[in-house]
Amino acid sequence: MKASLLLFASSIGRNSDKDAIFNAWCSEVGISCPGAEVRSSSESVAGRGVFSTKDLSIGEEVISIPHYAALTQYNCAAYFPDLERELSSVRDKGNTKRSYLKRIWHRMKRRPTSEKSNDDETWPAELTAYALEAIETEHPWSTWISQWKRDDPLQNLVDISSWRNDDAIRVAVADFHKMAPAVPECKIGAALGIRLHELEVYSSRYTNKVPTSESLYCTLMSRAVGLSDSVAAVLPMHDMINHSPNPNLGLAFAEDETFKLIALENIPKDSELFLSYKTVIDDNGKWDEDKACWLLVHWGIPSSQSEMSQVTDHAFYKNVMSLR
Ligand SMILES: C[S@@+](CC[C@H](N)C(=O)[O-])C[C@H]1O[C@@H](n2cnc3c(N)ncnc32)[C@H](O)[C@@H]1O
Repeated sequence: MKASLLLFASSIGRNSDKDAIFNAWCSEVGISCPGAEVRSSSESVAGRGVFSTKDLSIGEEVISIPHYAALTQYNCAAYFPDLERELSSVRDKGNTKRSYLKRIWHRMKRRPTSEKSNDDETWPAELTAYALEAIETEHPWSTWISQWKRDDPLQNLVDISSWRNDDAIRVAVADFHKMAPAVPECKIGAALGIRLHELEVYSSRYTNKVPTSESLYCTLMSRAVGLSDSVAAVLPMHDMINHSPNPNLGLAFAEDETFKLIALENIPKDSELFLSYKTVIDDNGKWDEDKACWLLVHWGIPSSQSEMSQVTDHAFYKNVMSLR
């Protein structure tokens, strides 16, 4: 008993060291957060999150992240030009194959072939390759990326390398269902199937051509934010903020090329700060099973109908707005 208490105490010590390193790193790279910090704490909904370090007022800018610190394909291409060349050759090969299929598809749909669609998304694989390269080359981002973590049935499935094993997949579906019993197992199975198919495509297209890791790919997906239809980013510090159906922060992109997290309400000191990753409410204000299923499988976050009673107008707040 004494030994396990000591072990627990020392792991808290180690985590707070890690938090201190990360908070100091943010300030070194120009991320400004005078009223917020990362904390590993049992008070956080996920064991680690971002907390206010002073009383914050509605409309206050809580965190400001310069554009150059964001992990985007655009920034990475400038920081890692050799890898960008390798990635673009994989991209070109993929496009040739797909453009043939795409031409048929567009002809069937009577759409112009130039119309963009989401199946062109390369960002998860490319950002994963850049994140691995950053660690390998000890780029300043490595301090941040080495702290990424995710703990849920999908990540466990991938990490124990059994994501192609039917029995392990069934266990993951059952584990997800235990987390959110209101979401039917068949829907969880379908959503997980889509994720695993993406992983299969990623693995076959990129392995042995550029740095790959199925584990990091999954973790990265749960930390990224969509900036437009086909552009996504992982933003340091923003990616440490947990989800709530009642967010107290909103993300904005300002004219000075910084991402800003703005307080949506007055927030007392030492409160956990939250964003809404995804609303689980449909257009009629009802809890939506399909959306809840995606929140569960994509981020490992459960939700239920009872959440509806807590939801404020903030839940409908657009994740990215432009500040004028
Ligand atoms: C963008 S990260 C947030 C930071 C993360 N807690 C960390 O320590 O790195 C997203 C992951 O955090 C966890 N998470 C976020 N919000 C959560 C919530 N409300 N309940 C449970 N887990 C949550 C999930 O594992 C999710 O995939």
